Amino acid sequence: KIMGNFGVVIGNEDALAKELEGIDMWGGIDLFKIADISNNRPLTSVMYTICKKRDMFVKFKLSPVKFLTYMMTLEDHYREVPYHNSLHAADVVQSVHVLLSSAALDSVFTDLEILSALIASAMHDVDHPGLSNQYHCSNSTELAIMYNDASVLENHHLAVGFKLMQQNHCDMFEHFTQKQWQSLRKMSIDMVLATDMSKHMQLLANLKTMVETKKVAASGVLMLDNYTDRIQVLQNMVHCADLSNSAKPIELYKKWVSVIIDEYWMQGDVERQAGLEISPMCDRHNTSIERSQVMFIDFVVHPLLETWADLVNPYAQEIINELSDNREYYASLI
Ligand SMILES: COc1ccc(/C=N/OC[C@H](O)CN2C[C@@H](C)O[C@@H](C)C2)cc1OC1CCCC1
Ligand SMILES: [Mg+2]
Ligand SMILES: [Zn+2]
Repeated sequence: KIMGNFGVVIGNEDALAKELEGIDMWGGIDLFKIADISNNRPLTSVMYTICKKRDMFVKFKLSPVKFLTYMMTLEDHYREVPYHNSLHAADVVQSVHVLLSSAALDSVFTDLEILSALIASAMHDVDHPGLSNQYHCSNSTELAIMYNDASVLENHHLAVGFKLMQQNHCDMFEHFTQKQWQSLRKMSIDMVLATDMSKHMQLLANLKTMVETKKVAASGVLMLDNYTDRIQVLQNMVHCADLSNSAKPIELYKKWVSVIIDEYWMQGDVERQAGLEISPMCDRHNTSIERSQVMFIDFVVHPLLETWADLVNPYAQEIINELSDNREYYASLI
């Protein structure tokens, strides 16, 4: 019964079908609408639809029921925070799905690498408390003590994401060989740990080196002949997807801006209440939303997506154009 067409039973499958038609296109779906029509199961319905399309159930003998039980359990463990909830996870899954289908990456990655990237994206922010790594480390919270101030949130997302797989009826990788399981686990861990923003500069430097030294086959596809290169492209892909809001159609981007600001301001309220120093961009009484978006695009998002576009050139030009238009929109409001 829970199979439905998109993994969730909602009664208005055709409305969901309509909304999911653009799932293969950059900015092709509106996650906010999908949350409404999927009975607040955007992550489960997007992940199920993409894995179905990529024939993952047949390729890896995944039980659809166990897959859906795991995905719904994972989705239930995303918190009701303004931004880092299951809507954002679904957005990153769909963005990775589109980046993976770039012509420059055609048949570059194995099915296991693709499944790992999708699973990593699905779990990459699970149980996010809406408070940053800096907050946890500055206040030696329980999580910071647990993970010794090292990628505190990202280690937690992975621990929760994999722990849930051991729950009853969630062992969807039951038919995996030990080798497949170890490989998926290592690649997912490497990808989620790379979403820690403090790793951004190192990741970007590696990507730039890869662009300068990239080997392209006669067919135009990238040649990646060792684990280090392969995982670096996958890590940067998930990182790009994680920071891709400002490169999406302006109406979607504006919605993401309003919810991330809500989350930052909530953190600022917590810090103000506790008499702590308020984190950058988290003071609701002293933040220029437009200015911080323009700065974030100029200093973080554009350098990253431009380098990604160089890597898969010319297959990401549309993303860069969207980003530039959106940057001008906010710059004009300052
Ligand atoms: C749509 O806008 C955005 C979409 C994604 C993101 C993602 N950021 O990832 C970073 C994490 O949040 C970690 N922290 C960063 C730190 C400086 O501060 C903490 C409160 C959080 C930020 C966006 O806008 C932001 C930056 C400029 C205005 C608010
Ligand atoms: Mg994160
Ligand atoms: Zn994220």
